[in-house]
Amino acid sequence: MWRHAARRSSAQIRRSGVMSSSSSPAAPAAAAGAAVPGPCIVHKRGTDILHDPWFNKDTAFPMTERDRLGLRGLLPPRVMSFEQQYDRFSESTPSTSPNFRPRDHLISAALPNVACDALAACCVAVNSFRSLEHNTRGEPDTIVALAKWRILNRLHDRNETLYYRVLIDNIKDFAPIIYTPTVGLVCENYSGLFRRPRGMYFSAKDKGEMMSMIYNWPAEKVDMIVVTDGSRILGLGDLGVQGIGIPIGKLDVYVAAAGINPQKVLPIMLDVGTNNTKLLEDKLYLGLRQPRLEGEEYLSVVDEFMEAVHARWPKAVVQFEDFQMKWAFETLQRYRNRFCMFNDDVQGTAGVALAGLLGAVRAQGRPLSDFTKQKIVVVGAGSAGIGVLNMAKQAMLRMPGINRSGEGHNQFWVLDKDGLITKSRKGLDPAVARYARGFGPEEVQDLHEGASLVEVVRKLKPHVLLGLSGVGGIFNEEVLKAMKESDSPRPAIFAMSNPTTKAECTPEDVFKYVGDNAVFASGSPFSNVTLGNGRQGYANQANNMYLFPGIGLGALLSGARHITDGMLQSAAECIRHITARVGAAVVRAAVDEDLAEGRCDVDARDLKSMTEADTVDFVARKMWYPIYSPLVNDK
Ligand SMILES: NC(=O)c1ccc[n+]([C@@H]2O[C@H](COP(=O)([O-])OP(=O)(O)OC[C@H]3O[C@@H](n4cnc5c(N)ncnc54)[C@H](O)[C@@H]3O)[C@@H](O)[C@H]2O)c1
Ligand SMILES: O=C(O)C[C@H](O)C(=O)O
Ligand SMILES: [Mg+2]
Repeated sequence: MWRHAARRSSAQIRRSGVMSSSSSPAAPAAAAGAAVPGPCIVHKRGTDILHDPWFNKDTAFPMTERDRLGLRGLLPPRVMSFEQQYDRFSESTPSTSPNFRPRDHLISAALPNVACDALAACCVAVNSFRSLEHNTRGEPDTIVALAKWRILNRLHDRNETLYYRVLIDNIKDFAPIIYTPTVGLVCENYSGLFRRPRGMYFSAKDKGEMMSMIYNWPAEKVDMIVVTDGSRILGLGDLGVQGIGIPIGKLDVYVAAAGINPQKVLPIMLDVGTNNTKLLEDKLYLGLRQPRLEGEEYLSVVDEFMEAVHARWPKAVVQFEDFQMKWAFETLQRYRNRFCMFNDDVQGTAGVALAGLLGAVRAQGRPLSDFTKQKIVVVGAGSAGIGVLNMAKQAMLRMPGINRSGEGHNQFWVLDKDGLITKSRKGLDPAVARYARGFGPEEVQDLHEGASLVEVVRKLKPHVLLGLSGVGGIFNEEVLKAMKESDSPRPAIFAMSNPTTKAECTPEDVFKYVGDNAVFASGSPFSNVTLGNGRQGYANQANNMYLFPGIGLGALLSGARHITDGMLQSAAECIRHITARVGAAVVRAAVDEDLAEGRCDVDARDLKSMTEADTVDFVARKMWYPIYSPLVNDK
């Protein structure tokens, strides 16, 4: 499902492989719009090329390029093929003895969250994944995962083409490394792991400078930006500047799954301080050592940043990621009609969860219209939980037989850290208050303000239990046994919190306590469970990574002025695990809403005249695929 539906023609690839000479070694080079006349496509020479991860082909530079780009003598003489390099990365035999455990004191000091002994395994000198797996046998999973991340990260820093090919071809194995859950561990340890910069950092100290700073980015064109302020990184809380790992991981998924050209993506950290005292006291911490800005001071930093981005790249799509709830909603309201932006935690998550909720209706063998009769318990009333509720409510209101005003139709029971939310709760955020339960005649379940989760599940017998609480293990044995009594023949349990340690339950516990007929999905990946009767209990993954690449791709290729609920809804409803199709659906929605202005060689009229199949084809053709492009012209 991750492989691209189509690959680009060699002519297209050649065109997009044209580089400007302005990129820095640590950052992908800029892409120029058209072929540069003259003997060489790339303007760099010698070691500047070898140190640029976008141009670098390592040992695969052909002799003509070595001659004409001043590379002769700077590389070993043998010219290897891309395939040989690929095999060398993934397959070569162990070069170290299994007992080889070089201690790297520098790194062990830098990783407060990882036990020292186990740390040595991260530092095993390996030249491939196979040898790493061999050398780290028996080590804890987190240590092996971190070691794999380090190998992949080194390749990312050196040779992006090879990195993305390896990633695309092995996405099932590597997504948990570059993305959730390992990226959480990486963020927790980022200041220690930091070697080379990636992306951009705008801090509270940069006020008044951002408009000029944005021009420090070497690429002429940026299409996709993922930005965080580090205030709510997965379920790990405030990680300050170390949260940059999340935008990097999300954009890797954009390149791998949506075929966005890696030269045109930009991960960004907005460092407005941190309230994490442990980090403030950490001598290695790389961010501003000050408490988070609040109120107008905070907003003025984000405003200036958004203006700067828009001034340089007016067509770029900006994805907000892992902002704490109050800022997630505030910034979404503030910018959604001015810029082409969306909040992935609020809006991307909602689409994936809605797909899961509708899937749970289908699993019961009922028609989709029965969605309106499902009793749904949502645990967690934060940015993700409320985003899911809003989209699920909209979907219910579109179902036949439902009063469009939504009056009197509330199939949701929502809990936060203080238990069941009812109308008697004081000081509720208005976004949450919409879902507070009343005590009118429709409330037959005899529940009360602050009722505990197990009490709610026992009395209500819900069809669905959905967790977005960030509290690991909260769906405990008692809660799951109560779900066994659900009114649904296929009780659905969605443990959507990340990373793995924060999942509300495991699939093992679900199939053990709820039964083999349960439907399970989680935010972080788990393995399927053998049920003992020759059957498998499926551990499905419900993560916004199945949706955000398509949302971004569709918004980008349609040239939409902004991203509407209608576009997000159509993305959610056609989730078929094929990003090209999701992207095409967003393009069509943008056209239908008269918001598509087109881009590059495709204008609004062209988009309008495309059939659905044409649109899928168009999106697929625009997807980047990693192969080495020639760096010099044939003649
Ligand atoms: N699977 C996905 O695609 C996906 C997407 C977005 C967020 N998430 C995960 O969802 C979690 C929450 O994200 P968020 O942005 O909504 O966070 P948030 O901080 O905005 O909200 C957390 C909510 O959980 C509630 N909560 C805390 N302790 C609780 C308890 N003991 N019982 C019941 N509720 C409790 C809080 O009161 C709050 O309402 C995180 O772990 C995040 O990684 C997953
Ligand atoms: O990052 C993820 O894996 C999903 C989601 O955006 C989250 O914040 O947990
Ligand atoms: Mg997120």
